[in-house]
Amino acid sequence: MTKKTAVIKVRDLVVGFGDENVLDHLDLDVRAAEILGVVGASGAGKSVLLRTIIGLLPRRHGTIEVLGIDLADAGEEERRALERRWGVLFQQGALFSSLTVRQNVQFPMRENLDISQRLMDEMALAKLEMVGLAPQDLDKFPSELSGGMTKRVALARALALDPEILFLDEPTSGLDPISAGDFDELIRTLQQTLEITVFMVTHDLESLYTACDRIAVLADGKVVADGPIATMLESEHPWVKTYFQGKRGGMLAERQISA
Ligand SMILES: Nc1ncnc2c1ncn2[C@@H]1O[C@H](COP(=O)(O)OP(=O)(O)OP(=O)(O)O)[C@@H](O)[C@H]1O
Repeated sequence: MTKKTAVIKVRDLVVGFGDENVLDHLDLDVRAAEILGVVGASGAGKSVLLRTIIGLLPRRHGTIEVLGIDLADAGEEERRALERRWGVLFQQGALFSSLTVRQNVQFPMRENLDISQRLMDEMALAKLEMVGLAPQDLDKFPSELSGGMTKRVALARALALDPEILFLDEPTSGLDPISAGDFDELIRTLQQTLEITVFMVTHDLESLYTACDRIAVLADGKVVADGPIATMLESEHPWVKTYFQGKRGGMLAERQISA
């Protein structure tokens, strides 16, 4: 797959609840092996977009193709096969509290693969190392982990089936700035080593600068700006201007220019 190929194609998407449409004829492409950051005001519909793309919310109109397949046209088997090709890290990280780290990471393997416990142990260890945790963490319970470790285990679980696409909903929320920065670097490294495509909903300006190749801004139910940081810094859209060219955004921009 070339870098330009769109692995996710959203066209004319309308999603709503009751009388309100949250997404209103939205178009978006996510290209192979890029990290796309999705931003927008609180309530703009970022999580709704993510959840609709992975088939958790119904749409009122439009098409969504992921890896060439529209879930709306897919049969049960095709749907399950497609779901195995992506990994998701939800905002709350939600590990199963009664399962150890090892069991959490192995959960998708157990559900989807018919392989021996020994192979699953090897795979769980490999995934854990990939996200920067140590072998001795395998037998810990979620209550024994820090916030950053919990996110990493959730990420290892999202990577359990070697997905082609990773969906991340606010992966650094709740982390201190240093842990958040480390997590951004980890995402960048994983994307480069695994050549995975990343769709990341975030509020974190720092993540947008350090981890993302491209940014899509959601407002009024649509993508109102789309491009690298440089495009955001030139945008005339009021929300984009305030967000990226406000005090904090301006400081980060200066730091990037002088780096
Ligand atoms: N299951 C649901 N039922 C009804 N309304 C919903 C549902 N899910 C989301 N919404 C509404 O859709 C809108 C967009 O929500 P969404 O969670 O996508 O926002 P967001 O951009 O991710 O915000 P935040 O940055 O605060 O997480 C909100 O008004 C929310 O109340």
